[in-house]
Amino acid sequence: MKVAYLGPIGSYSYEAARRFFGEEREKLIACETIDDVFETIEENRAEFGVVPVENSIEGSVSTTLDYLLKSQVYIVKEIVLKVEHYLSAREEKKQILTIASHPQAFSQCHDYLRKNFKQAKLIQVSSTSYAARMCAEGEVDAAICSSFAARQNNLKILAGPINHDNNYTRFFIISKNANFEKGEKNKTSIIFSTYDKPGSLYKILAIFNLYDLNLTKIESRPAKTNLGEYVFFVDIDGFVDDEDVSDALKVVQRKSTFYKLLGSYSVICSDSDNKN
Ligand SMILES: O=C(O)C(=O)C[C@]1(C(=O)O)C=C[C@@H](O)C=C1
Repeated sequence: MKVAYLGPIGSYSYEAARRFFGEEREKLIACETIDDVFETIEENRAEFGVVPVENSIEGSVSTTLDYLLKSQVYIVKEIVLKVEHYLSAREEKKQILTIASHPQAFSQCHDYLRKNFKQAKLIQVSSTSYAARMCAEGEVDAAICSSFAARQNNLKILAGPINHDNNYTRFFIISKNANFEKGEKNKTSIIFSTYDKPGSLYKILAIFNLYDLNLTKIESRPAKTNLGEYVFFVDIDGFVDDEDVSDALKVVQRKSTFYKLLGSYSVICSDSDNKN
């Protein structure tokens, strides 16, 4: 069994993959981008993929949402990780003029960077662990990454955690097979669009209300058809086989202009950071 993730080793996606699928490194395929993770699954080079989808500070990872819309993969599990970022460098005393990291990580450390490194050049790269590698190779003065990635690349930790408090990222495990497994805490994710008429969205939301279903997230994204046309990503509490969920979704599907079931999955929360 192969599992694709946003690499290299030491990214938070790696940590999520490792926690769920175990340490065995031959099993894990490091990809350069989130798009590559999806493609690896689509082309049957891996059975599962691990992608970040939402962060408690910075919000959704739009690449993941957009790929879920266009791709034929399903969400089969959610993992929530506490994310703690560290400012790391090869040497302790060197002046820091350039810092590399993932754009999400920069945003999650926005206040710290404004306060301490207003003049530094922030270099956005594909993952935090890639930033750590770049720093180790002397391409930048510092990286923002996990303590694990810093250690993997023999970097010294200069400060941290430097992120905003309560920094959690949701990851999805995705697969081509709609093998939905019920756990203790379950969610179901769909995408729908509706008519460009007064009350259309309200009428769909009324269906969830009627069946007493709790929406844990709703977000609109451009439908990528015409300006002003949107799709709605909705997560609800409950498993797709639950009577109320299944009945509600049938009605939602009938009343939508577009409908897609993204998956039904259990949620695993992992509170500790990636220090090991
Ligand atoms: O760069 C990484 O380490 C990733 O796994 C990506 C990612 C993201 O895209 O949100 C994952 C978790 C953190 O929120 C920061 C970055």
